[in-house]
Amino acid sequence: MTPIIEVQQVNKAFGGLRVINDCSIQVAKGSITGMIGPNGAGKSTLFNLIAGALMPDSGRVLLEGEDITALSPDARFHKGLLRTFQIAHEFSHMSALENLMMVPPDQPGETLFTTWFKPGRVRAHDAEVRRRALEVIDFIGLYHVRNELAGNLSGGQKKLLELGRTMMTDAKVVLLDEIAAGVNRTLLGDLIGNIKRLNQEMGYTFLVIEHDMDMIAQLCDPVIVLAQGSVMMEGHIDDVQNNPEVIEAYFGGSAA
Ligand SMILES: Nc1ncnc2c1ncn2[C@@H]1O[C@H](COP(=O)(O)OP(=O)(O)OP(=O)(O)O)[C@@H](O)[C@H]1O
Repeated sequence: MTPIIEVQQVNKAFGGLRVINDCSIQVAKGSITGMIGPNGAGKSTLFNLIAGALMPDSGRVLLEGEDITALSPDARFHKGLLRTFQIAHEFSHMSALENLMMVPPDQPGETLFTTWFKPGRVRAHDAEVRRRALEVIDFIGLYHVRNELAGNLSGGQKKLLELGRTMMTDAKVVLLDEIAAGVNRTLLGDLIGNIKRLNQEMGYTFLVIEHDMDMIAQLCDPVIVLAQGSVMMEGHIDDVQNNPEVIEAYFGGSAA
C-alpha cells in the first residue's frame, strides 16, 4: 500500500496527562480508513495533530511522504489535507449555495479561516465558483434546497453541505469527525453514498472517526482501534468487532 498520511511515533500530553502515546498509523492512499476507540482514547487529539490544530511533543506527521509536522492547518489545507467544519453560526443566514461559494478552490492568500471570517474578501459572484458550487450541490443531492438558508437545513443536510464544502477544494485527504452524529437514517445513507462516490470517482482518501459502528461497517476498511493513545489493532471491521481485546476495551472496565 502507498501511505498518504503517516503518523510516526507521535506523543502528546496535556499537562501531566499523556493522551497520545508513541502512536504510529498509516492511512493508505485511496482508502476510507475508520478510527474507533472508547471515549477518551485520543481520537480527536490525533485528528487535531494530523490537521495541524495541535503540535506533537515528539514524532512526525507525513503527507505523501513529506514531513508536514511543522506546517499550520492552512498550509496543510493548501496541500489538500482538510477536515470538515460545522457550519459556523455566521454563515447560517446564508444560503446553502452561498456556503459552498465561500470556499475558494485555490486562491493564493485565501484560507478556509480567512474566507470563513472575512467573507468580503471572497469573490462570491465569480461565475466559475458559482458553476462549481451548482455542480457540487447537485452531486450531494441538495439542489432542491440550494436557496434555503443553511441555518434552516436539517442536521443531516448540514452534514452533506459540510462534505460538499470539501469538494470546492482540491482535497486529497478528508478527515471526518463524527459526521453521523444526529443524522437521520435516510440522510445517513446519502452521506455514506456520497463519501463512497468521492472516494471511488474522485480519488479522495478519508480518515473517519465515528462512534456509529453501522456507518463504520458500511464505509471503512481498514479500521484502526485506538486505546489509551496508541493503536490497539487494525483490520477489517469483522475482525475488529470479534477481537476480545477490543471488546474488553469497549465494554469492560469503565470504558463506554
Ligand atoms: N486541550 C486539552 N487539554 C487537556 N486535556 C485534553 C485536551 N484535549 C483532550 N484532552 C483529554 O485527552 C483525552 C483524550 O481526548 P480526545 O478528545 O482526544 O478523546 P476521544 O477518543 O476523541 O474521545 P471521545 O470519543 O469521547 O470524543 C481525554 O482525557 C481528554 O479529556
